[in-house]
Amino acid sequence: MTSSGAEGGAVRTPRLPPGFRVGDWQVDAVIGSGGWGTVYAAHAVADGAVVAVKVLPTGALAPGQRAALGELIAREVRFSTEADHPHLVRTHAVCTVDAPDLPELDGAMALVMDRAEASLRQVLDAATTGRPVPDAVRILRGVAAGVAQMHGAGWVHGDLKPANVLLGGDGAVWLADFGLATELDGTHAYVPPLGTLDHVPPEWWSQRAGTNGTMVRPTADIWAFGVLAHQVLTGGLHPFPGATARARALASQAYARNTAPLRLDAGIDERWRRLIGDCLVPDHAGRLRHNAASLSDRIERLANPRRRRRLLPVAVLLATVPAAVIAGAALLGGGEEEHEDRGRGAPAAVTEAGNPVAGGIPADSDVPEALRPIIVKAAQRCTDAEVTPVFLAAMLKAESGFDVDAERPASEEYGIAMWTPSVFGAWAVDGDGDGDKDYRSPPDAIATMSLYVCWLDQQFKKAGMPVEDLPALMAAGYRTSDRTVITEGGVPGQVRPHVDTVLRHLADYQR
Ligand SMILES: Nc1ncnc2c1ncn2[C@@H]1O[C@H](COP(=O)(O)OP(=O)(O)OP(=O)(O)O)[C@@H](O)[C@H]1O
Repeated sequence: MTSSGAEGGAVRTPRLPPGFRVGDWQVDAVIGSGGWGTVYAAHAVADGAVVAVKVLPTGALAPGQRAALGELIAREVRFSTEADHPHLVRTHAVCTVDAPDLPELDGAMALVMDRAEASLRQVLDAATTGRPVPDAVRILRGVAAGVAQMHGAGWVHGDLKPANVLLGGDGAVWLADFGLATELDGTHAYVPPLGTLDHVPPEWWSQRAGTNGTMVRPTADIWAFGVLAHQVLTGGLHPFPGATARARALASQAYARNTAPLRLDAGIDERWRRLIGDCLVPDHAGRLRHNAASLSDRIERLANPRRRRRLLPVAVLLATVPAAVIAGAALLGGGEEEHEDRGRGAPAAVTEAGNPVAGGIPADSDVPEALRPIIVKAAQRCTDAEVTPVFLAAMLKAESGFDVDAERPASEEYGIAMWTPSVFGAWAVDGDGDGDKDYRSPPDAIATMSLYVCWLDQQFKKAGMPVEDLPALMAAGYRTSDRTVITEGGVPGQVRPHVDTVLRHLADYQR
């Protein structure tokens, strides 16, 4: 949760005993407590899957606090269930604690989440001052990608800070604590005037809260990212001097008034200093020149300076490898065949509610019955009109002939959507909600395909490519890359036969 609870009157949280059952989960040890409640390590009773359970008691709160907590939980749950992205922590379920013998906890809300090993705050606390924390660049890539996803989906985090960045055991980097996350209404959103002093932009101090609260714009997250990046690259040093958060805030305001220069730590690499400086442009309007997607892209290039030279020949050589192979490898940052494309744009907007699905799958088509609801649900993840069930069906037929066991080991493509495992890992969506993401599972593979072609679709639209060509361009992009398609100004010759096959199937399903 946020520091808001502490500021609004900390709750002395009673504890659930180890072994206590909350819904389908059993709590173990306490991980830590925040302003509003306590986080427990826990596991699923059915299969032992590890999770974290955040228990938020409401009983001891004054009515006003209870309403505020209810609002924060509603935001957190709404965002967390709508978002589905490798860099945003997921809330799997919300339960009510049933504990008649523990009156203070009876009726508390419990959020069941992915479990992290540590927060970035803990890592910074243990870091050597003046040196980057271990895996600094990977952490910053993950944070930037998470913020880009949020902004692309029309949300502002509003409380980005090291305590709200969680690190998983397998190298996962998740943004957490969406209590302040608010949906954008036009260009800004309103959240209660809470936030965290060390990471709020200078303009925050001069804003007057209306009845809706304080205006928060995506550029506030950009500022916060600049502060956080400086901390990560220096083992915790804040970019503005001062022994207390208030002193540092005053220093940031002096800088914004142009009465003090920005003095970033001299030990930070020049390119990173420029990036942090861009995040810390003193006014909202100036900061607008940079957005989370473009920063994320710059970070990808900083992390992989040799990518640009290596990729294109590889992309051409691997014309039969889905674009996702290349693009996703770039996101993961580990492969030789890394690519500059991924991370440039905000990932596709994803919503469970989604737009009405355009175009039904004809009852007499060859799309297997069992796959139809899965395909329809996957298409709903994309808010862009071009990603329809019939388009996904045509793609799947061309990729694998609907064969869930399809494989081309030579090019490392497997399953119904022909995902390359390492790439799938970067984009993966848990399509069936079973707690894991498996490229051989049709719901996971198809949901992930939908997310990826949705992102391609958005890149082609941004590049001003003809709307009527978008299905062909998405099919081409899936097999090459968005950059290749944009550079060629259309479908590259080497994937023309494949694209024609997709279009033929699409026409069949649309007849
Ligand atoms: N999903 C999670 N997995 C593992 N640890 C977590 C998880 N969520 C929170 N924690 C840890 O639990 C502790 C309490 O977290 P919580 O979000 O309740 O409060 P906070 O963010 O530390 O404080 P506040 O809400 O006052 O800002 C923190 O140490 C946090 O790192």
